[in-house]
Amino acid sequence: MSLVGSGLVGGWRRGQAVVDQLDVAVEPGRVLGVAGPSGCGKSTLVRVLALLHTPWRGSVSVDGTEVRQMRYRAPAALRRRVGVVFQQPRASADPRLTLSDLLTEPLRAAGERDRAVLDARAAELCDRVGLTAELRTRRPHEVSDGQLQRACLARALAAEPDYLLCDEMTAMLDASTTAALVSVISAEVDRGLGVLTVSHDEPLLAAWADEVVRPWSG
Ligand SMILES: Nc1ncnc2c1ncn2[C@@H]1O[C@H](COP(=O)(O)OP(=O)(O)OP(=O)(O)O)[C@@H](O)[C@H]1O
Repeated sequence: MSLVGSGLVGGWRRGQAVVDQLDVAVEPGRVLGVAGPSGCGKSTLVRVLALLHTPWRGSVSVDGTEVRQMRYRAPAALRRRVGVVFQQPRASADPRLTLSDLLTEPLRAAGERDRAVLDARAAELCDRVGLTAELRTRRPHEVSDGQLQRACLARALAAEPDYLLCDEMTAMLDASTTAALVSVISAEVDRGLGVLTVSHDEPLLAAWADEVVRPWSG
């Protein structure tokens, strides 16, 4: 059981691979740290593992099932098993949605329409990530970056994924919000969530990750 990328090669411009023959395995109940210099391809690797970007070569498999088509063609059941939190919450949050609607987006995408069910789930997710009730009806421009990132984490956890990919999730947050988000995720890891976290923050990786890999060094 794991989210595995094997022999991954990919990038954005023909002939310029930024992910070049990488093997990576995200295992249940463990935190894998990925470090590397700016621009080397860490976010690209995350996008491939999140089934959002098609690699040129190699494969991604989720618990032994190889994902043959990526992006909107990837099977929804597999996509739901991999959550992602991006660096910039404002770039990944629809400004028209309330936080409650934002974090239940994956449930609505999966067909849930019952308002009472969605509201109850939003309340439960907000509690889990430390968002107070009055924030649920606010829109992204009415909350802080830290509060919005908490909502984005809640959205990533909404479909109860087996794997969570964090792409510089805490880069723009203060130390206390970083600690709070890491603590929320650590509780999920204790319940079996497998995490891959990309970060420039070496002390954070040293403290949080079970193992740190540096695929772009040497
Ligand atoms: N959507 C895109 N279109 C074209 N090129 C891209 C795109 N995203 C990334 N790139 C290019 O791919 C290379 C790797 O970028 P990527 O964002 O994966 O690196 P990174 O290691 O995450 O960087 P950073 O640490 O600065 O966030 C860079 O040269 C970047 O300019």
